[in-house]
Amino acid sequence: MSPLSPPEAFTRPGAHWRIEHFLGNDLVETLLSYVEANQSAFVPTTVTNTKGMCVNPNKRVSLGLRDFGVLRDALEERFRAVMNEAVETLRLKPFGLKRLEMELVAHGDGAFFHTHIDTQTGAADDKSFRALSAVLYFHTLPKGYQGGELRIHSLVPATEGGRFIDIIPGRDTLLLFPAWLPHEVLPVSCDSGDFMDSRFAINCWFRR
Ligand SMILES: O=C(O)CCC(=O)C(=O)O
Ligand SMILES: [Fe+2]
Repeated sequence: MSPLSPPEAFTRPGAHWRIEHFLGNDLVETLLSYVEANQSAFVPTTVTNTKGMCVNPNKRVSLGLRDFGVLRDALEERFRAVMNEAVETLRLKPFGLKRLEMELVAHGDGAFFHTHIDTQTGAADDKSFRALSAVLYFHTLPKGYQGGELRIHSLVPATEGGRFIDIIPGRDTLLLFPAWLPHEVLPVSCDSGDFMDSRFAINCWFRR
C-alpha cells in the first residue's frame, strides 16, 4: 500500500445485511394484489435537488406509490422489528427512531437509479434524517424482468480504487444498509413491458 492509498475499509463495498423470507409468501402475494389493484396510482419517482423534489429521468426512472392502504401497519411492524438488530449488525451508531418513511417502487423496462446516497435523495425534513435504508424486493412468478441488481459501492469511488458488490433482488428478500452508503439500481429490462412483470420493491427509511 502506498502512503497515498485509501484504507481498505474505504475501498471495500459498504456494509449490508440481507434477510431472506422476510414477509412470508402470503404477504408477498397480498402485496402483488395490492400493486395490481393500484397500478393507476403509481407516479414517476423523484430525486431531491437544491430546489426540492423533482422528477429527473437522467438520474432515476421508476414509478412509485407512497400509499400502502390497510397494509401500512402490518408492514411497519415488520420493519420496526428488525431495526435494533440491523443497527448492531451494521455497526451503526444507535439512534432513536422518529418515523418510518415508506415507498413502493416499480422498476419496469428501462428503469434505473444512478449512484446516490439516500440521505441526499430524501424529502427535505428538518425534523428527521434518514439513518438506515431497507429495501424489500418482490415480483411475480415466473420473474418477468432481468437486470436491476442493487450495486453497493465503497466509500471511495471505483475510479479511485473503490470496489462494489451487485446484489440480485430476491423475492421476499430484505436488504439493509446505512443510508449514507453510495448505491445504485442497474438498468432493468422487462421483455413483456407489463407492469406486473416489474421489479417491485418497498423502500423503508428509518429516520432519526
Ligand atoms: O431498489 C433498490 O434496490 C434501491 C432503491 C434505492 O436506492 C432508492 O430508492 O433510494
Ligand atoms: Fe437509494
